[in-house]
Amino acid sequence: MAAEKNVGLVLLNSSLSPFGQRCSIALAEKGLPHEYVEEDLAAKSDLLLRSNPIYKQVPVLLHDGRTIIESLIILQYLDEAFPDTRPLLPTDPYERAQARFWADYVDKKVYGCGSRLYMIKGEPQVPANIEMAGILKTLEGELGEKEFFGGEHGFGFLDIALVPFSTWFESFDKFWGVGVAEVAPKLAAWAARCMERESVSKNVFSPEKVSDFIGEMRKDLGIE
Ligand SMILES: N[C@@H](CCC(=O)N[C@@H](CS)C(=O)NCC(=O)O)C(=O)O
Repeated sequence: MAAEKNVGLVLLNSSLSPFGQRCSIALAEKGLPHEYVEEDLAAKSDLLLRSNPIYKQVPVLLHDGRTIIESLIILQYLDEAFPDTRPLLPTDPYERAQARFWADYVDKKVYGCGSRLYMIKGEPQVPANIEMAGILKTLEGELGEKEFFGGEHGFGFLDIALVPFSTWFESFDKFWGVGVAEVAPKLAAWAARCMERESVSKNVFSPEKVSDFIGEMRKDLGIE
């Protein structure tokens, strides 16, 4: 994105990365202009390797040449470094702690179990399917009757943490028979509501593209 007003931000990303998508969504929600650099993860740039020598992963945010890594930390940094923009986290310390807890749950459980599901077929899939259904129901319980996880603050930190993974929902059904619309219909409706936001629809992959990617990956790994 060409910077209309240069605030010194550069995002190193891979558009396929759900973690990088979080950062793009947050930058869009905050209306922060930035330079976007698409990384080829099979041939990482010197800038990426220098910026994130510990993990060598995207996303990386550069702010005035300084490096911030880890998507959830980047989201919190943006709130603190740009206090005049739309906040992502609530202001109340207890609510902030809750949002952080659930975002960590997304990383540990949705990403953890989802990436395990990618690799398996047949018998071992059964417990993983049951686990994923439970994770989705738990998240639906946390959403309750709210429109967004951010509650009265609207679409916020936890919504951004989870929404890139909602594009995996169709694949949960297609590859593993975990029908999110049946298991957690309110969560499926939340995902559809999120997708109506330009910040989301412009920065996540379509469920079809995600499913094509998973299908290709499973073929390459000899799983399908
Ligand atoms: N916990 C990290 C996860 C980042 C991550 O897993 N990035 C992946 C892309 S989805 C990556 O860069 N993989 C390349 C590699 O590990 O070599 C975050 O939240 O930013």
